[in-house]
Amino acid sequence: MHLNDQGEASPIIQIENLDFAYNGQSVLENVNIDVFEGDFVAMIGPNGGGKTTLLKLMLGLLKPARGSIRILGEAPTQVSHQIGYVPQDVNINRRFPITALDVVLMGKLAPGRRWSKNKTRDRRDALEALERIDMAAHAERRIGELSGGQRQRVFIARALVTHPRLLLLDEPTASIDSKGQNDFYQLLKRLNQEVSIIVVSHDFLVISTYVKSVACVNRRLHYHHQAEITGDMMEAMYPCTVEEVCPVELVTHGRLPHRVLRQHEE
Ligand SMILES: Nc1ncnc2c1ncn2[C@@H]1O[C@H](COP(=O)(O)OP(=O)(O)OP(=O)(O)O)[C@@H](O)[C@H]1O
Repeated sequence: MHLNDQGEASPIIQIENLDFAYNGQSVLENVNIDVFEGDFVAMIGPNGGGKTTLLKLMLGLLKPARGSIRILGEAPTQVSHQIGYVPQDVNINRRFPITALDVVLMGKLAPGRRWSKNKTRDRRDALEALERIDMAAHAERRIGELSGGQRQRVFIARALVTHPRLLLLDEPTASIDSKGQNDFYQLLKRLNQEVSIIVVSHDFLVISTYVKSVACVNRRLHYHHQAEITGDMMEAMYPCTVEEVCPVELVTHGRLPHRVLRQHEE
C-alpha cells in the first residue's frame, strides 16, 4: 500500500489539471485522476482521443504542458523501474532467432547495463515471470512460433520481470480472437492481485466483466469508479454514434443514451 506522510493511503498515480499538446495542437485538456494501489482501470475512448499519449505521460516519455503527474509520489522518470509497460503493436520479426526467455530477459536491461544470458539470477527471474503468466513451458521456443496471444503474454512477462507496482498495457488484445481475449483478461485479473493495472482497450463488452473502474479519454478524461460503462459515458465519449462504437449488447441492455438508441432506430 502506498502511504503518505500521515500513514494514509495515497494514490499511486496522481494527475492534476494536466494539459498536453503536440506542436501546439491540444490533445489532452484539464485531466485529473487518482489511481490507487490494487486498481484495475480500463482506459477507453475513440481513436485519437489521447489514450496512448496519457500512458506516455505516465511513463515520463512526454512532459505535460501544464499541471502535474506523480507516480508513487515522484516524477515518473524517478520511478520508471516501478512501471511495467506493454506498448501497442509490438512488432517483432518472426524469423528473428530469439526465444521467449530472451525477450523476457530484455526487461532486465536498464540504461548502461549489458545483457548477459548467463546471469543465473536474471534467468531465474525471467523464468519466474514466464511462470506467472503460464508460459514457462514455452521458454525456449522462438517468439515467431508462438500464437498472437502467447506472444502478448511473453511481452507481459517482459514488463513484469522487474516486479513493477504498476502495469500499463496499450491495446494488448488487438491480435487475439474473442475466446483468447477472455482468457487474457482473466490472466490480467489474476495479476491484479499483485500489481495495479491500467489497460487501454476497445473491447468494452469484454473488459467491463474484469476491470474495477473505467477511464474514458476523449481529450478530456471522465473517470468512473465502477466497471459499468454507462450511457452518459458513451455519450461523452462517442457523440457520433457509428455502428462499431455502439455495441449491440449495450444497446439491448438499455445502457446507451436515448439519443443513441433513436439514431439506431432511424
Ligand atoms: N508524436 C506525435 N506527434 C504529433 N501528433 C501526435 C503524435 N502522437 C499522437 N499524435 C496525435 O495526438 C492525438 C492523440 O493520439 P493518441 O495516439 O494518444 O490517441 P489514442 O487515443 O491512443 O488513439 P488510438 O485509439 O487510435 O490508438 C491524435 O490526433 C494523434 O494524431
